Amino acid sequence: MATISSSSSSCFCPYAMARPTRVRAPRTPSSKKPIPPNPNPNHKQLRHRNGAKELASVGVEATTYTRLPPKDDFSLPSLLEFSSEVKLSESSVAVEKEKKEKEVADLSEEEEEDDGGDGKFAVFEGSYDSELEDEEIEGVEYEYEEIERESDGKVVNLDGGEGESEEEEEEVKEKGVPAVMRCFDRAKIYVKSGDGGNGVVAMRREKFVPLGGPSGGDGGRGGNVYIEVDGSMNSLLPFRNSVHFRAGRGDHGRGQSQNGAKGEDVVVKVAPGTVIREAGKEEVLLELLHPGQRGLLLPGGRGGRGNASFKSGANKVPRIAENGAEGPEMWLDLELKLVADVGIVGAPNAGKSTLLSVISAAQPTIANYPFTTLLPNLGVVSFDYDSTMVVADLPGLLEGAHRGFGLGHEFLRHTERCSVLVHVVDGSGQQPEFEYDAVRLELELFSPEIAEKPYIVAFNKMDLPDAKEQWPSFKKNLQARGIQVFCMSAVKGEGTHEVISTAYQLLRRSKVTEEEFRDPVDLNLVADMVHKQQTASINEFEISYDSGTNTWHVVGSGLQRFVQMTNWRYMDSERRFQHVLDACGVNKNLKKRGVKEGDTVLIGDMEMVWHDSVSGPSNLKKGSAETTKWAQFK
Ligand SMILES: Nc1nc2c(ncn2[C@@H]2O[C@H](COP(=O)(O)OP(=O)(O)OP(=O)(O)O)[C@@H](O)[C@H]2O)c(=O)[nH]1
Ligand SMILES: [Mg+2]
Repeated sequence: MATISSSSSSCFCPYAMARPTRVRAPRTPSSKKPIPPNPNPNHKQLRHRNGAKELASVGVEATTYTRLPPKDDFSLPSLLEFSSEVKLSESSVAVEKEKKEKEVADLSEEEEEDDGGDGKFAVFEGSYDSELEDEEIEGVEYEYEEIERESDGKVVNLDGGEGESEEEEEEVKEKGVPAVMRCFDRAKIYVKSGDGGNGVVAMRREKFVPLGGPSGGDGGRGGNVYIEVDGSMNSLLPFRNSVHFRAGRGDHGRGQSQNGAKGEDVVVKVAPGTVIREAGKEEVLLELLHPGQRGLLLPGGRGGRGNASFKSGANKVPRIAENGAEGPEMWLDLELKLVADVGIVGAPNAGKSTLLSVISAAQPTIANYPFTTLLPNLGVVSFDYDSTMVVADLPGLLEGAHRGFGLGHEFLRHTERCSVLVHVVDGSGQQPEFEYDAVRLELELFSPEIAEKPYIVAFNKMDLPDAKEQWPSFKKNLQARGIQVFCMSAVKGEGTHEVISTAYQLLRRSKVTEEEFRDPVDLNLVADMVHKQQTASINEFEISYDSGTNTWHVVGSGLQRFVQMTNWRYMDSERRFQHVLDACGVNKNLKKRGVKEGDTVLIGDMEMVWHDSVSGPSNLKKGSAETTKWAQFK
């Protein structure tokens, strides 16, 4: 019989286990760059909180501070100004456009002149006003970021190199977002279910019980990892501090046929609306919507069997026990898309938070400067006992939000779950129609699905003379396009009820259609996948040959699990191992493929050397693989 044995002869076991060694990567010096002075002459920071407070006190002069040019003026120069606070001036749009072109021309001239630098164009995307705790803000690091400019529809990197992809650009931009905002609705966690406990070899020794036989108990099963929807959570911020979730390992078996205890389970609690993917992959594994939902994410590893379990008629005193199976592990990407019925969208400073504060008990921060709201706010609107709806006030949307400018991109995904949108427009702004079109375009560009959602438009700040003046033309224009439009003064609470009850009616209509198409969700999907892998047959494997190193790779999850569970400390493990390799056809297949004396064979972590011996391994003193009967490997 052909056998495989390890090259090492010093240890009892003839198989040398090649364990992957962990090499700690040398620490590289911190990659954080010191913040250089901003070379961009156009750079403007968002106004500081204190400054904003001053503005807020001028309550009556409410206006939209963010420039929103007409729809067809979506060229780069305007994107470069995404963070600037520009009050819409009296000058016409044409004059504005001319100015922008001039600025860009100046910029390119400066770049050409600036031969000392590396020609990169940097935009400072840092400072922001926040209602978050001070310690959070102190921890925020701002970075300079390189951006690309588009010329003639082609992406050009200003350092003269190849144009980077849009994905990379977005990735770079995300670095500038403070951690607390990044972590609000996204998290990456590590989950690992418990390893199974090891089985043991033990013999029953008792007075008056001669030849008591094997009594080694089985190891306990490893703890499971569950995922549960916690209705009291509305963000993924808790995962900033706890990233690793490991279930307990099962206890080892003991003598006197005592089995080990099961490992402790772990429950990962997430907010309603969390979507789970395997890290770095697109495919959605789970979507958890309703509080109380609970699913098994990763099942614990099976406990190894003790020698009592291997006892059979042919082998009454087996000296063998298994290791516990390793619990599966995974990195998961969590993404939260708030479960709100109605989403309030609009340009910054339009009065979205004011509307939410009037229609619900929510108390969002309201102030007269753009980006007061940095994280979405939720409020519950109740009409009577059984008619309520959840309304989300989202951060303001800027032109270019779908590409990551401003904050819009960060939170636009929260509108995906909303059934109805209320689009608030600042009626006192210079160009409410342009503002409306620009925000609408952002929604359409971000996702056509969002654009198709039913929506109404609320023309706000009707208590101001400018808004009153512009309302008739705005209404006429939108109604001509078939859009349902209302006017209101959120501050005074006038017209808000009409807006919100219309949204509720739209919601009821859309809910009926949604429920018809709802698929049943399998919350144990991941566990089922893992279980399928764990119970893969040992006969399913693939063999590949690397001629450079004379190495044969035998790959199959059943075989790999078998190797991992084999406990080489026990005498009979080796014989059983040879028996299983023979029985499942690995040896036969290797011979068929032309394995030669001295070739290396790799199965999982195990590295072995092939010997063409006919009589079996030389260190097997008694019995042989053919004569010993083994319990079937499951
Ligand atoms: N006069 C008047 N001012 C209003 C009205 N609604 C809101 N405002 C003011 O407009 C400013 C902005 O209001 P917010 O509710 O913070 O606006 P927002 O859309 O949530 O702004 P961001 O969170 O920055 O996107 C505040 O000073 C409000 O007092 C209104 O109906 N009339
Ligand atoms: Mg707000």
